[in-house]
Amino acid sequence: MSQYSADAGLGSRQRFDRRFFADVWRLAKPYFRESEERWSAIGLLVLIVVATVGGVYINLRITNWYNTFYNALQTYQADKFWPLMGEFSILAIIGIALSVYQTYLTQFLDLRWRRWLTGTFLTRYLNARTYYHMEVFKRGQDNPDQRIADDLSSFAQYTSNLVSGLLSAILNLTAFIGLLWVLSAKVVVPWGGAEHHIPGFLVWAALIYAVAWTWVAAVIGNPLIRLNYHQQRLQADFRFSLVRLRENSEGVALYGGEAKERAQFDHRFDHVFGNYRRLLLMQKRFNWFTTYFSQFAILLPYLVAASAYFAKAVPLGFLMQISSAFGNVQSSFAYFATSYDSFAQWHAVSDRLRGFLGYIEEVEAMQRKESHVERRAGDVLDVQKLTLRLPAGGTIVENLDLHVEPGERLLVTGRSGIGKSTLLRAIAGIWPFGEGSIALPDGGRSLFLPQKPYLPLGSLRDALLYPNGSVKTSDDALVSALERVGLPGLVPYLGDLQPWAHMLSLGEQQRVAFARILLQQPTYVFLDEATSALDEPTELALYRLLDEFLPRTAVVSVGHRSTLFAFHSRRLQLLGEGRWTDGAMDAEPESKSQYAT
Ligand SMILES: Nc1ncnc2c1ncn2[C@@H]1O[C@H](COP(=O)(O)OP(=O)(O)OP(=O)(O)O)[C@@H](O)[C@H]1O
Repeated sequence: MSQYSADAGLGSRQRFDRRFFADVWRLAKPYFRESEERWSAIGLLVLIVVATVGGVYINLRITNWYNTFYNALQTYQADKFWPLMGEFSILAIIGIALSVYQTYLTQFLDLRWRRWLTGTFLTRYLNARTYYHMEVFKRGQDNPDQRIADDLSSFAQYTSNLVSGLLSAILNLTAFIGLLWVLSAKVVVPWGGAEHHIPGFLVWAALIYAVAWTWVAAVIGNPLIRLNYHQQRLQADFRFSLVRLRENSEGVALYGGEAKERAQFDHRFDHVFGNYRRLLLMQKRFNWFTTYFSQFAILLPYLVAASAYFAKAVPLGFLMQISSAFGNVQSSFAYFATSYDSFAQWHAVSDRLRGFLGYIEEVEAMQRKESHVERRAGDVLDVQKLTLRLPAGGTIVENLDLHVEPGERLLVTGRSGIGKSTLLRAIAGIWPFGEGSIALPDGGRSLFLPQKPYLPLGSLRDALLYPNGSVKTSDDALVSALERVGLPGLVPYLGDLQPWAHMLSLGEQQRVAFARILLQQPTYVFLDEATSALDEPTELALYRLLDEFLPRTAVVSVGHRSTLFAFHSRRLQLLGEGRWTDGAMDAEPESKSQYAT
């Protein structure tokens, strides 16, 4: 059962409800409670709290300074002017230093928290091939890359900013509420021709005002959560379409598909623009109200205290002090309303992460539910009673028994789309739909080469050693591998960082992948049409390299070409509807399935 809602933000209510805070707490807690950085994180938090408390204390001192300063001005006490100027300067210098450090330490904490969150999310994303199964199960979560690259950073920033803002608000409130309560005693409320004393009148006024403001902000600002959520998604969709063009630039250029691509970009950008426009309009509406509320709040204390001042019951300094204390209490009460815009963005970002985590959990649950293929430890490939299915139904193989010794050469054949690659996926442990058991040497002793080789970002050296090659492999070994697969021309570029997947032809990429076999010397190698882009003599030459240098390596190939037959001594033929035959290459096929005729 998923702890997070996979469609949070879309299907769920966009409210600051208990479910939301519970999910955010689950997201935030592990860093401060369980991570190896927790003590340094808590240390930073303590420093931030100290800086915040110091800032509030300075604020309180400045409010009292107002009282003394304006009273001195009103009573023309020139001798107090310079000492008061000096006092203010010192308070301002300390206040500025505390504020700068509070901001810096908060940002530093954000950065470290983001690093930890990114590492944790990447682990879950890569673990048990969840990234791959997200695509296979096709439940369509948009842009996982953006959630990891951007949303985690925003989450750390918004959370720490909002929490530190809340802390300041609470401390401010604590510091000023008593002062405002005391000051309220000197304010009378004219009502029905008489003057009334209401205990803590200004505190109540600030509270009622802030509640009204918060209510209006929540009602008007609520759509901001949904619009921010969509804005992040649409922005990521647009960026993804541009990245796809870059990845497939040659295909698009050869097809001359620029107009179609442009239409696609325009279409996606229209969505970005339209949503952003709605967001701007909503923000404008929101700003109308919040600006009115915040401006009127400045007048409120003067309005209530003016009659006492003009009646000369209180001095000017009192009026200034009351306005400062009222402003502090009122803005603390109204913290949620004044920061609603940031809260809305925080909600949207958190929803994207809750949704992502919920989806990861769903995929993990599906992996457990769908896959009943037992993985056994072993030194040889041994498949027992393996049945593989397609997600939409349909059986690829049924009750397959397959035992391949090191040094054997097995060719898997069958018509296109029958499930040959899927069988290799299952042996590799990435196809989740099926049951049975598979033993395969692990720890880099098995290497799978797909039809389209994957070349990682980095140098040609990195590409040759991907994924299990030793970093200590000598240049001589790399050079000799390149020469053996017929790529001596690439030797001078071994250390170059180039987009190799774009620069090399498909056949050259397949040869680079083949060189990996020579360098990494696995016990089992699986070639899924891994030489399909090569001419037949080159293909033959590469297969001969395996005989010459890796005679003890078992080779399991998938391919359609008859030239491959000569190299393999055994053949597994997939016949459809779960049927299969296994025998010597030249023997008459014999169906082993219970459905065989
Ligand atoms: N991720 C997936 N989700 C759903 N169906 C899939 C997925 N991957 C493969 N299939 C389906 O599984 C079936 C077998 O695909 P597979 O790639 O194993 O065939 P193949 O025999 O290797 O084909 P070819 O010889 O053309 O490469 C196909 O019908 C394909 O559409």
